Amino acid sequence: MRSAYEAETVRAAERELMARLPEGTLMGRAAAGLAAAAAELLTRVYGARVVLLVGSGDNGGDALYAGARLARRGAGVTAVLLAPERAHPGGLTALRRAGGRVVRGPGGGAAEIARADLVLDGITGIGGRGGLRPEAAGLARAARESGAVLLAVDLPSGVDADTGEVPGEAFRADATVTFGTYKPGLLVDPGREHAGAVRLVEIGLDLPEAPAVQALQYADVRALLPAPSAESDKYRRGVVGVVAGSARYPGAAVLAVAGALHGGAGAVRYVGPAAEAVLARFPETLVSAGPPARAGRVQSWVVGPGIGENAEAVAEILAADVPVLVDADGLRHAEAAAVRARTAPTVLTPHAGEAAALLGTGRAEVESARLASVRALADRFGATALLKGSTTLVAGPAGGPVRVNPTGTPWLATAGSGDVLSGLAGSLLAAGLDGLDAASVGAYLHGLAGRFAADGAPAHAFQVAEALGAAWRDVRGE
Ligand SMILES: NC(=O)C1=CN([C@@H]2O[C@H](COP(=O)(O)OP(=O)(O)OC[C@H]3O[C@@H](n4cnc5c(N)ncnc54)[C@H](O)[C@@H]3O)[C@@H](O)[C@H]2O)[C@@H](O)CC1
Ligand SMILES: Nc1ncnc2c1ncn2[C@@H]1O[C@H](COP(=O)(O)OP(=O)(O)O)[C@@H](O)[C@H]1O
Ligand SMILES: [K+]
Repeated sequence: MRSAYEAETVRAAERELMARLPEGTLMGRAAAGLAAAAAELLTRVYGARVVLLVGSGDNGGDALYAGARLARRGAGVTAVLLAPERAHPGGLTALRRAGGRVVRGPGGGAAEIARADLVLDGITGIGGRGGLRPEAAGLARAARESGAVLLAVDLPSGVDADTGEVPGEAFRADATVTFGTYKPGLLVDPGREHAGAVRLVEIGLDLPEAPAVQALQYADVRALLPAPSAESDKYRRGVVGVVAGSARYPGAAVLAVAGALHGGAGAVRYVGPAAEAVLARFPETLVSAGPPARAGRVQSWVVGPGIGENAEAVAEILAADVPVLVDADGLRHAEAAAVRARTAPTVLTPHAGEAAALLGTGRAEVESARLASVRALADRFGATALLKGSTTLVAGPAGGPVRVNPTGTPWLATAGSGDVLSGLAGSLLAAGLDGLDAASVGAYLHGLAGRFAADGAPAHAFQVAEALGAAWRDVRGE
């Protein structure tokens, strides 16, 4: 599991550690890791032109000490100071002693930035508030235009460490070296996009058990995937019921069933008006015309993709005492009170537009504050909320760490791919995973399948469903 902690937690851990270590030890560790990463990016340090953008805090200090190390190895290092009188004094002395140059920004430094091979962004780290101020924004822009490799120190300046929100201008890095732990802003968009490839440098922080945000990795997903055993039969593996599609949108039913068949349940029941289309593609589906209560036993329900105005189906399914996943059209008919009243798990899987409607806000507000939005949804509905989109997020009903999916690809933004995800995650619910695990494992496999299906070229939703088998095998290491 990759874990990310908020700035206040990092600071508390740092204080605790600093009390036990000689002064400057932590910054020394950070700078050593930073300089090593910079050297790797440069391939040849001797003679390389390095510019440090230095703000007024310890983030600038890290950049200065790392710059001193690079200067000692023969790089030509210039520090551009945004607030010369407040730049880290120890770092400045170290850089000067190592032969580095110092210019006063923001006016100075333009020529050096334009010629640089590498620019280190030490403007702000976890102490940054709001977007970059105009003088810092100008330097960040010059860095972007220079063609240099851009390396952010701890996190790209202008990105909110705790949320990934980017409230104004921000540094756009090719890579980020972060210290002690990941920060939520490095994993959640739009912050993640600004961070490039992230490397973690351990500095010895002792962090609490529960992070703010976590990302499943291969081993975590492998451990959570349902696997049939010798005693399994189709009912013990779980049966998932799918209520999807309509005369107008029969395809949504086919895609949701396609996802469900790949999710580990032993059987898929389909209830609705698109049975013919479903059977034509998947003869193994158990179909019935409805109502859902008469379809036979299921261990979970998926309701919503393409159902149009069928509010009764949603109400009926929310009244069932098994795990339920509500997606797409179904979300419009899901009353918060009805969801809250349920005792079995509920998973809601909106995209940003649907989440905005559920929260009574706008799509842009959800996109710019994804972490806050997914937490608010989970809280309001007392359910697991999966917010789709770039860096899909999953929040559980009881608070706790939010899961961020690391496998997504923008190629998944294709009509119907969400239907595949709903069937898949619903099937994982039927197989016995809890809401948070079913949703986050579903998103992980779905993202991998999207990558395999696309492989550098557009893929359509059915291909994503077909690639789910390869995603399972990949996770299982087969
Ligand atoms: N906390 C830790 O465990 C460690 C922290 N270290 C470094 O220390 C950093 C935190 O240092 P600080 O607390 O001094 O804070 P920062 O260096 O992140 O930033 C604080 C300074 O930036 C200015 N500032 C804030 N928002 C700004 C904006 N939008 N535009 C321009 N300037 C802005 C503030 O006036 C303040 O002086 C970390 O990100 C990391 O790089 C490391 O040295 C190692 C250990
Ligand atoms: N920019 C993006 N990056 C990564 N994944 C994305 C992006 N945009 C959308 N997706 C993914 O594509 C899928 C689209 O689902 P959805 O919006 O419900 O579409 P539909 O209703 O057509 O099926 C979701 O899994 C979502 O997370
Ligand atoms: K930074």
